[in-house]
Amino acid sequence: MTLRLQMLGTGGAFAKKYYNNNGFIYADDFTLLIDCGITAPLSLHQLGKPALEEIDAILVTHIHGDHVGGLEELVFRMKYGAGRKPVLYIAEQLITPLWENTLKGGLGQDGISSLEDAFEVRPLTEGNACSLSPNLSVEIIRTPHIPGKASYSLYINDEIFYSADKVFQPELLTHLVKDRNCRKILHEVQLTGAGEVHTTLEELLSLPPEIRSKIMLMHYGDEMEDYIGRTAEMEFLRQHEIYDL
Ligand SMILES: Nc1ccn([C@@H]2O[C@@H]3COP(=O)(O)O[C@H]3[C@H]2O)c(=O)n1
Ligand SMILES: [Zn+2]
Ligand SMILES: [Zn+2]
Repeated sequence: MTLRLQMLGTGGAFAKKYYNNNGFIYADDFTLLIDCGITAPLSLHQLGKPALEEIDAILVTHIHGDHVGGLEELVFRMKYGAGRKPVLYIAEQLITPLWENTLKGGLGQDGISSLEDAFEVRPLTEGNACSLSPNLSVEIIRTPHIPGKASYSLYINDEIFYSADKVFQPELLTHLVKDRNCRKILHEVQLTGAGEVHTTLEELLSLPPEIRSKIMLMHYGDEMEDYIGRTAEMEFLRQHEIYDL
């Protein structure tokens, strides 16, 4: 079963040349949107996808504006436009903070007084792959990003790793490739500066070629074009392009 990937954006949090790092996974019968940042509605519009109904579910990896800042618009447009609630897959641990600390201020109003009033909430737990459709399963893996702030990477169909935002974990990548049949790694990259809360290009370049050759790079800064040809086997994902995974 081939999955397809289309990033709404491939930029880091403060990128201005690229939209927020959010994207579609297309299984033959199912469209999953991974994260929905501040720029997601504009990028959707540019893709000519006003029909939000095409989105079968949204999955949130963590609570940062470039990953959840577009949810309010999506909820209001679906509730007052299509008359339905989007399906939200989310780690159990993020349910309360997403509502109480992020969405409640804007979404809280007549008829919406909880996350469940805004979404069909489907809680995810670590170690349990969830079948979203016959050809799409997702397992969340808690990974380090901001100390004390829960963030999750994804393992899709037991063969594709989606980093979300995280610091470098060579042992996790090695484990997935050696022991869990991982054949594709969609990984964030910070091109300049020290990796405090992200993974640097230097760190990814320190991986062996058999792992680097599986990596496609995303969540990068505006300076990306200066790094073309300097990433060994690792290709930069381009936003809006459709990739067979
Ligand atoms: N200790 C931290 C925490 C945050 N940040 C920046 O804030 C951004 C939030 O969105 P992001 O995509 O996770 O990238 C984070 C860092 O750029 C950072 O640079 N250092
Ligand atoms: Zn981010
Ligand atoms: Zn983040």
